[in-house]
Amino acid sequence: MLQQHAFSDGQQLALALASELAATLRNALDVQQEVVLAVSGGKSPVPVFEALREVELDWSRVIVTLVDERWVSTSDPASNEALVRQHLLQGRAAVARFVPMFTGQSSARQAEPLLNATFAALPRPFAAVVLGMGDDGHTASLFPASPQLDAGLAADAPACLAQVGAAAPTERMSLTLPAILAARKVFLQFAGASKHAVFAEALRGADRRWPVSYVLAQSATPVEVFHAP
Ligand SMILES: O=C1O[C@H](COP(=O)(O)O)[C@@H](O)[C@H](O)[C@H]1O
Repeated sequence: MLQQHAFSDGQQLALALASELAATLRNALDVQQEVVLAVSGGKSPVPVFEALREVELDWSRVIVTLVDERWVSTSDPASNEALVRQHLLQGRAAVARFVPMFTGQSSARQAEPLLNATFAALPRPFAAVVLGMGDDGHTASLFPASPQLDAGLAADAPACLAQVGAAAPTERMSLTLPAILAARKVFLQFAGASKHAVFAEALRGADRRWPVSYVLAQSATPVEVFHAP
């Protein structure tokens, strides 16, 4: 089931998505002792994080993790972990437990076994996975040109696989398609004309040129799309 929510600006989108995420987390907390929220990095999620971190819910039972990570230390401005620590794990959300993707190992590929063991121990299903989308149709770090894309889309893929990004830092770790779709609900957020054009293409059906299309072209997991011009 795919639902679209259109907003006239990014701030309205952020408030609505934060409110929907809060409701989704509260519903999951009613039936699970601990719940997982997996979020994206990049720039788009910042206003959502800043709204979400102030909502009232039992954050002590929320585990926050990442949908993908650039393989850089947290002191690097490109680090998705640093972004989440700075903008989401603050205020009421400061008591949430954070599970990072960056392990400090010298390559993402080398970190796969450790990270997959860590992710196997997380409570399932994840309450919510919040995706972004690039102008090239990538989502999480599932990039069209990544040599590991097919492995990341495979139904039997482990939760986390190293991938290759389109721009520096190219070395990435990503949740795979089956791990994304194992969530109770998937949210996709984007804004801007070029992303709207990619989204329109991706809605036509699963296509390797737009990895996000694999999230849209399935009906097993509910997907809610939040977009602004
Ligand atoms: O590199 C990444 O890019 C995408 C899109 O970022 P945005 O700032 O254009 O929304 C993001 O979803 C992903 O987590 C990130 O690693």
